[in-house]
Amino acid sequence: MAIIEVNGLRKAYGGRPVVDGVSFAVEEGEIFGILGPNGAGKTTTVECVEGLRVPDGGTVRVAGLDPVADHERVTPLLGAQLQESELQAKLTVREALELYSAFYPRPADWRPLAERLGLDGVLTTRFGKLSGGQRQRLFIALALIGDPRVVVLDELTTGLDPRGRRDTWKLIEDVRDSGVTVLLVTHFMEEAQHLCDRVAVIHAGRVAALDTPQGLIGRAASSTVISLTPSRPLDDADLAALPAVASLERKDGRLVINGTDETVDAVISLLARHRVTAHRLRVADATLDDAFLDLTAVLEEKEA
Ligand SMILES: Nc1ncnc2c1ncn2[C@@H]1O[C@H](COP(=O)(O)OP(=O)(O)OP(=O)(O)O)[C@@H](O)[C@H]1O
Repeated sequence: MAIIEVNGLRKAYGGRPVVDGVSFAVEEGEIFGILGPNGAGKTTTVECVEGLRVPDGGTVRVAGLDPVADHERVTPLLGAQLQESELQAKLTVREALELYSAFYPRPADWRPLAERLGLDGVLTTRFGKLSGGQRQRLFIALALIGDPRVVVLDELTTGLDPRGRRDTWKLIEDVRDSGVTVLLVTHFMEEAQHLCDRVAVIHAGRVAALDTPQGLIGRAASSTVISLTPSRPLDDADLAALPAVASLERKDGRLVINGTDETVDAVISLLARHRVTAHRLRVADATLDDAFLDLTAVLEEKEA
């Protein structure tokens, strides 16, 4: 069942459309990612889902309710991550948890929540003194304090070190495993690839692609990266004849070919045919990063 439904959403600022007919549906219990370059309209889209912005056109439903017209009924269902500026530096973690509990008719008990998020050791610490990772954990706790069915997280791990980012991913997975649907805006492809069940790529206010991370990678022109150092140089004409090659680079005697599974088969037969040995042969799936760059390059080419 779709818990979030966005249909033909439109929003303009000063006559300039920034969200221009966005549609997607988020199933209950999934982690749904919204990706896109800077200024693509991601935050505006999720702010419409949160009822913080009034759409100019289209419809948004959260559990069947309109987040603007039914704001009071949607608020307890939807937890949103705060922006840093919304918490005072002098507030302690305990005070923040107590304060935000008071906003909801049926809040979750903040003590086990704080424990689950590893905040029990910093309850008396002021917000201004928390590390980046501790702040993010507090924001997740505050987003969950109303015991919501959906949580919206916008660039949650920006500014965290790799360890902090991975710890936060684990927390988000725990949140999903506890039955909460997660709508996640992110710039980090690795994060989307690791966490999201499905992603919508937004480009210039429209949904440019909507698929599983693996599906997006599979659709990219270069879904596989082959690298090898041949025992003797391969002929340019043979390399040019390889099928489905998206790019080919030579560096210090090493060949890096972006292509598909078909390219891999052809490279192997080429090597066999010419009795060339491949040293340090590596075949890797392309990443969501590669697929995203591919997709946005195609879109920008079309626009130009
Ligand atoms: N309140 C506003 N008034 C005018 N323009 C705005 C307003 N909010 C956002 N914009 C503009 O709308 C466009 C889309 O902004 P939005 O924040 O939705 O994009 P985004 O995809 O979240 O970008 P980013 O990745 O940089 O956060 C941008 O060009 C932004 O400058």
